[in-house]
Amino acid sequence: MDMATQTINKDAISNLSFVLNKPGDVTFEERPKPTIADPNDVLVAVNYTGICGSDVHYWVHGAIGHFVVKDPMVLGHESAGTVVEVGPAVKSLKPGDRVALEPGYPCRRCSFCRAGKYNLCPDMVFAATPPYHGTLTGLWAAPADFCYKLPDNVSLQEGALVEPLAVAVHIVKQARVQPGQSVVVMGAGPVGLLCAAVAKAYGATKIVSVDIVQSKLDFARDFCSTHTYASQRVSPEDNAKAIKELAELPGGADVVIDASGAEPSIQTSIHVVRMGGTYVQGGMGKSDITFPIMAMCLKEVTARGSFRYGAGDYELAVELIRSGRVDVKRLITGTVSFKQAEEAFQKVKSGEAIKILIAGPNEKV
Ligand SMILES: NC(=O)c1ccc[n+]([C@@H]2O[C@H](COP(=O)([O-])OP(=O)(O)OC[C@H]3O[C@@H](n4cnc5c(N)ncnc54)[C@H](O)[C@@H]3O)[C@@H](O)[C@H]2O)c1
Ligand SMILES: OC[C@H](O)C(O)[C@@H](O)CO
Repeated sequence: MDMATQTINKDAISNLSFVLNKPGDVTFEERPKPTIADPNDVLVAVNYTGICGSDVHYWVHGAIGHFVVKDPMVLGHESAGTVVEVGPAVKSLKPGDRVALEPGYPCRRCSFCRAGKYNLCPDMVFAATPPYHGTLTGLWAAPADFCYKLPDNVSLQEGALVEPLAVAVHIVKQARVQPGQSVVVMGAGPVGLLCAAVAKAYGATKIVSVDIVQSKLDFARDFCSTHTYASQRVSPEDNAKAIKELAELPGGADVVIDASGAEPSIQTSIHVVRMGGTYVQGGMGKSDITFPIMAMCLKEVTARGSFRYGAGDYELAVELIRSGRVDVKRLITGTVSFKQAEEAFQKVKSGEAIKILIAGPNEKV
């Protein structure tokens, strides 16, 4: 039974947390319970958390780029939970409400925040990005306006998928996808699959998923893509030529999204996009790569980056789930108990699962 259907006694809630001490070394720790520090904050009992590639990366390597885990850090940032307490200024939520948690809190004062691009805030406090703790814990304190009430027909499990869906929403917004356009998505992991689904919701009529793993492409075809292509060990130009032939896009695709972070896939992207088309980098792989800059110049490609999510992205992600336009349930391979968190990380690392959810420490599976 979801906790939402029970009366929640905050004092009875465990704050057991899944802590990364150093690469490969994780422990369960009963940590001090957070409290409401600001009148606009709420306290949420975490019900479900998905595992992101970045969590696995920290677990294996202890760092992503310049973010280095120096002190023990609680992992996880893709969560949904149930409100147990609200601060005196909170009007939008009440105890018992089920919410998707947006896990990054900007300063609200810098020029980026004031321009509505709060994902670029240099003082962002983002869950499970060192030095900040994540949401694989019992209780989470957050500003109420970063907690999104789930509609009645959206489960808490689906709520945990709002985060990666918001990443995809932001990428597709950056790509300015229009009805009737063709979109090639490089990578058919959770982010690539969700980009394909959001592009479809935006009206794209030809959606090509590209990956190196056939089973992922089979899933993508069944999920929403109109075409799939298994990338070959040939030059990026030859892979691009084959994609264009397969999808009957002789001039190239209107939009190409990289959701793999892989160098060959990024190179192929520039060769597969049409003259004057748009390319968006969503994948995060190597910091520096060889990039076909001349092709980009000659084609007048519009290239954009995409980082996390900003104004309106979470709301749209929730709405895409509520309206049935993106069926995130299909991405959930399974749910494990909190104590099985490390096994779940292992399964994601080995590629056995698309999305595994870890139940909160107070949740029965
Ligand atoms: N921009 C952001 O804010 C943001 C947020 C979350 C995740 N990400 C990044 O997005 C990417 C996708 O995330 P995910 O969770 O789906 O990861 P994932 O690892 O599950 O998916 C990546 C996919 O790319 C495929 N791939 C690898 N090499 C390829 C190649 N040469 N051609 C085509 N496909 C190839 C892999 O087989 C895999 O299916 C990751 O790089 C992740 O770090 C970015
Ligand atoms: O979905 C959000 C991403 O996983 C994070 O930005 C992470 O990749 C870096 O902190």
